[in-house]
This record gives sequence, structure tokens and C-alpha cells, in this order.
Amino acid sequence: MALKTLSAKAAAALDRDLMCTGAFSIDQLMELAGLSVSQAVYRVHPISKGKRILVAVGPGNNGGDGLVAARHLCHYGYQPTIYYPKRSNNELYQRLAKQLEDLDIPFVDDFQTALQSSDHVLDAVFGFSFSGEVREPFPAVIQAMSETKIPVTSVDAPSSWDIEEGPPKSGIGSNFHPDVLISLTAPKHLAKHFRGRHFIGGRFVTPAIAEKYDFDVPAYEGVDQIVEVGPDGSRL
Ligand SMILES: NC(=O)C1=CN([C@@H]2O[C@H](COP(=O)(O)OP(=O)(O)OC[C@H]3O[C@@H](n4cnc5c(N)ncnc54)[C@H](OP(=O)(O)O)[C@@H]3O)[C@@H](O)[C@H]2O)[C@H](O)CC1
Ligand SMILES: [K+]
Repeated sequence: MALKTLSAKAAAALDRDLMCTGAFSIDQLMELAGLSVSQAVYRVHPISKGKRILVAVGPGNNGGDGLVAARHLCHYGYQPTIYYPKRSNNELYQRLAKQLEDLDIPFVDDFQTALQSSDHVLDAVFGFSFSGEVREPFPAVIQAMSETKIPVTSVDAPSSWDIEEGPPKSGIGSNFHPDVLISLTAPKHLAKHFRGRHFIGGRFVTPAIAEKYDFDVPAYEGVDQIVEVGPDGSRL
């Protein structure tokens, strides 16, 4: 069996379908996406391995998933720290940031220094709308995540990887190989190049949507918001 994956275009169209015909709001989808991410971190990195989670947050919805995950992780007993250099004026992100500030979660300006006192990194910089060369201020962040010995979990895509082709052949991101990937809704084409632990999350897909986009809804167990899958997409 081969891993069934989505192109960036299909992932964006699916997102629109969920919101237009499926009647979901972006807040709802992001909350469930971020909850899935928090469960994946909890699974691979229980609190006994260290509480300090550094969350690298990008300017779009991938970053929003990271902000939601950080809130849940804080409630689980972790100590998240947020690096969020390009804040959006969008009201949704402002509310998500306020929710973290109200929990006294620190926002830092220096990613590299914060990395030195962290136990795990959550990469919520770019998702399926990333394209081209990584622009400032993110090259140094991708480089630091490529070089660190601390485990890295990527949300939906290893940031800087081409959504269709995977890791860039050279330059920033070419040696970025996160330990864990959590694909939201369904894996994107880049997942075929990923060799770490792979989870699927985003438990909001109807059978009709899965059929339209030709992927299988994973067999979530009980109240789990995530399923760990092998290289062929079958449940582990
Ligand atoms: N159905 C689902 O699975 C859901 C997934 N969610 C998450 O949403 C992201 C996709 O979110 P989107 O807002 O479309 O885009 P991204 O977060 O991937 O990135 C957009 C921002 O990134 C900037 N960008 C793009 N390329 C570069 C680059 N080369 N260098 C620097 N910055 C870049 C872009 O900037 P612009 O200047 O181009 O505007 C955007 O600001 C998906 O992956 C999931 O994680 C939803 O949360 C819920 C539903
Ligand atoms: K990411």
C-alpha cells in the first residue's frame, strides 16, 4: 500500500470545502488541529522527558495551530515559550496570543538563546502555503532547528520543505530533518520524504470529503485526536 498524499492545491481546496460547504469556522478547525498537535507532543515527549517546549510560530494558520497547541500543552503541565516574530493583525491570532499571555506564557525575541534552555521544539512556522526561498527572519530559525540536538516536531510540514518535493536540494532547510511530523487532515506529498515518527491529526473530516480528495480517514481510537502511521500510511 502506498501513502496517500495531497498536493498543496488540494489541501487548500479541502480547507475551503470544510469552511464553505462543511460549515466549519477557521477557529474550530484550528482548535482541533492544535489539540491534535498537543496530543502528538504529549505522546512522543511526555512531561518526564522535560517540560520546556519552544514553539516557533509563523505568520499564517500553521502558526495559529502552534499557538493553540501551546495553550493545551500549558494546561497539561508543560512550560511553553513562544517565538512569534511576525505577528498578524488578524483578530483570531491576536486572541490566541492573548490567551497565552493570560497564562503567563513568555514570548521571546531570540530563538537561538531560547533553544538552549528547551527540551523540545515545536515547528509551527510554515504549512501547506509555504513556497519559494525562506524569507527573513526565518532562515536562522530553520538553520537552528536543523542543527539542534533537541527533538523537533513539525506541524503539517517540516518548515522550508517544498510541499510537493520535500527537502530543498541545497541551502536553508536541506539538512532539516525533524524527528516527528503531524500531518493535519491528510499527509501532503512531502511526507513521502519524511523518515521520522509520523502522526495524522485533525479529526474533523467527513467520509464524503475523504472520498472527494481520495484519502482514508485514519482509524482514530477512542478520544484520541491523533493516529501514528507507518511509511505506507497504515496505522501503527
Ligand atoms: N484542514 C486543515 O488541515 C487545516 C490546517 N490548518 C493549518 O493551516 C496551514 C496552512 O495555513 P496558511 O495560512 O494557508 O499558510 P501557512 O501557515 O502555511 O503559511 C502562510 C504564511 O507563510 C508566509 N510564507 C510563505 N512562504 C514563505 C517564504 N518562502 N518565506 C517566508 N514566509 C513565507 C506567507 O507570507 P506571505 O508574505 O506570502 O503572505 C504567509 O504569511 C496548514 O498547513 C495547517 O497547519 C488550519 O489551522 C486548520 C485547518
Ligand atoms: K511547520
